[in-house]
Amino acid sequence: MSPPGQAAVELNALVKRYGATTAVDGLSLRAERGAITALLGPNGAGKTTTIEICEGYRRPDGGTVRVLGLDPLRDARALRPRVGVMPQSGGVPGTARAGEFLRLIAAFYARPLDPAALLERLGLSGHARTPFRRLSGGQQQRLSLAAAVIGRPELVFLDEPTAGLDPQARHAAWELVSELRRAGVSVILTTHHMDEAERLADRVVIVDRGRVVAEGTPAELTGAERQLRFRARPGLGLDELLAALPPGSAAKESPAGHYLIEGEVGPELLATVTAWCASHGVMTEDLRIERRTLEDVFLELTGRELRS
Ligand SMILES: Nc1ncnc2c1ncn2[C@@H]1O[C@H](COP(=O)(O)OP(=O)(O)OP(=O)(O)O)[C@@H](O)[C@H]1O
Repeated sequence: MSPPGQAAVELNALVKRYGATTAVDGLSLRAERGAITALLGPNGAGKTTTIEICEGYRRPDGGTVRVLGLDPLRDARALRPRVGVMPQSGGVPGTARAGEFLRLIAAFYARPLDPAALLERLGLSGHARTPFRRLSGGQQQRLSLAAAVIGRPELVFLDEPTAGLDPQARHAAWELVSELRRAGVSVILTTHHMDEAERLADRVVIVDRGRVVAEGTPAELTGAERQLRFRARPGLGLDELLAALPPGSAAKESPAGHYLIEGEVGPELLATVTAWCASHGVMTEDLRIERRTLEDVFLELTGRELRS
């Protein structure tokens, strides 16, 4: 085990360039041991490059990297048995049969999980003899997830672990990841699904254009603030509604007919909005009060949508 207080991953001012493209641009983060840390960001934000540097697959152009206190390039041999990796591309040879492949990987480790039980767990036992390239995209994903965890690693890197999975397989993968955490494993995952980050991660690091733009627990990032949303006929006079709301409130219509009210969303504001609608003959639909989502946070910070 790593000495107490040592991070699972510590990156300081990390830089990686591909020719004229700066994929990682001074990124710093600390991922605690025993926690699930999600790197959340849109396509091209630099998540995969960052994680590949941590895995020792890429050499950074600047900054420092510590994985379980070690250097992923210099100490690759020492790290290999302690770290599990699920690359975005699968990382399994096309002709390898699922069951044989898992047994082979298991043989590298001192205390592996049972390959057959893991296949069963991930709904793959019917495909134990199927070559990797003949598996569906979702099955391939699940097999690479199995390969990443079979050695009972201390730390697992999962790059887009649920990309392309159907809802049922996605939940099975989430359950497996949560179980890893319960077993004390540190997990670093990348995702551009904010629901995945919100649901799984102890700490979310929002990455955009190779930099960290915000980090915290999902609750810290989304804040305690509530917002009120409703649908109604397009073109309501929002200035007039705003004048009736408590100071510091904001109201906008986007897209047409979809309204968002932000501010001190409490009983008073709710009563004001519904009274204003009643006095203007406005029937609302889908009126709801909700917390901000990570998607809202990302939009506020960058002016762009997460799935752009
Ligand atoms: N091998 C490479 N050669 C040149 N450019 C690359 C290479 N790998 C990544 N890039 C570029 O670096 C930037 C960051 O890519 P990266 O794959 O790290 O982002 P990402 O956040 O993981 O995105 P995605 O979710 O699409 O995988 C992008 O502009 C990408 O086009």
